[in-house]
Amino acid sequence: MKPKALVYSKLPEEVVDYVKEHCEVSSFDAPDNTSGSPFMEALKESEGLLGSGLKVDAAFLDRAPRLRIVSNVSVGYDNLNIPELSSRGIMATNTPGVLNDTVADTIFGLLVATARRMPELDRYVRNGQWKESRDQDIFGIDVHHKTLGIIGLGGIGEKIVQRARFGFDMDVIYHNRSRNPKLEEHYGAVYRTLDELLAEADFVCLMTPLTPETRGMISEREFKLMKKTAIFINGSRGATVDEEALVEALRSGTIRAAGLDVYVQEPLPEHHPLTALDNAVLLPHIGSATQETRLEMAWTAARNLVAGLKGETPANLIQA
Ligand SMILES: NC(=O)C1=CN([C@@H]2O[C@H](COP(=O)(O)OP(=O)(O)OC[C@H]3O[C@@H](n4cnc5c(N)ncnc54)[C@H](O)[C@@H]3O)[C@@H](O)[C@H]2O)C=CC1
Ligand SMILES: O=C(O)C(=O)CO
Repeated sequence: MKPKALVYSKLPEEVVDYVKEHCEVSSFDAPDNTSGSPFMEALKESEGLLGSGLKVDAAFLDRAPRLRIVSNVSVGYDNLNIPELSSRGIMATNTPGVLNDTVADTIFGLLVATARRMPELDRYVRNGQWKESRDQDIFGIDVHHKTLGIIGLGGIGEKIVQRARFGFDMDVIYHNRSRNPKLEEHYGAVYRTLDELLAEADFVCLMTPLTPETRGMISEREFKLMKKTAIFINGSRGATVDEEALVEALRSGTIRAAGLDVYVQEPLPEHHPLTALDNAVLLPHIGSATQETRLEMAWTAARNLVAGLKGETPANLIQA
């Protein structure tokens, strides 16, 4: 008999077909946690769970007594309570690596768009404000030959550094849990304490996972340590930043601007204070969202799920 798998996100048909070859699949475009919903009924019998973003904690797991593997279609796994899953002998997997270049492209695009004020200037053209001469009120700042400070130099961070160093001739400083001599040598990246990095960087880019240590790690104190001309880029998770402190820093000119892909609450509420600020460039959490990369992520996650359900060790098993 095939194991039962619950797919709770919209995934490409060919990937769902592959899972169906190996599992009996219940498929939903989005999870519905209300008691008695078809999703919760299917969960009772499911041995595998495949999708992205669903909060999997003790209360949820109490309602999934047969679960053996949770396969995230994402590299971040802050939605999963890993110690709780491990204590119940349930495997968890993610999709590292396959999205590194795509996310780095997004983050670098966001950085350039923020420095050169591209979304604001797009509005300027559309609103008919482009007259004979363009005065310096609309000038941005250079990216090339500036200093990029990256916090969290992992798989994605390295690809951002590659673009900064070799594409834009930037100096790179970084802060990480541990030093990376290979990357230091290859990219000339120089290690800094967090406070040193914040004080020195022209662009501060946050690329850590969301963990108890990184939650709220950039707050009022950290914004005040940054240069007044600094641009802050967040591609990690919204909750790594104190959003109220960020809004205040942008309003008061404590920093120059911010480019954001992630928020404490997603989707970002319509009238969130950030939406009123011209010096904030806002993307809807699309770091990895290209057709090619999302397909690759779905395949990776599906293979992890199937391997786990077959009793094999999945390629991307998350260690507790
Ligand atoms: N905006 C988006 O669409 C996307 C966002 N992400 C986010 O980016 C995160 C990073 O992804 P990867 O680079 O693949 O992960 P990774 O695990 O390869 O790299 C993360 C780096 O952060 C470092 N780190 C962890 N805690 C730290 C701390 N307290 N201080 C300093 N450094 C710390 C780690 O040592 C590691 O080098 C994901 O966990 C996810 O939250 C990932 C993909 C897309
Ligand atoms: O993979 C992740 O962690 C994302 O945020 C979406 O790609």
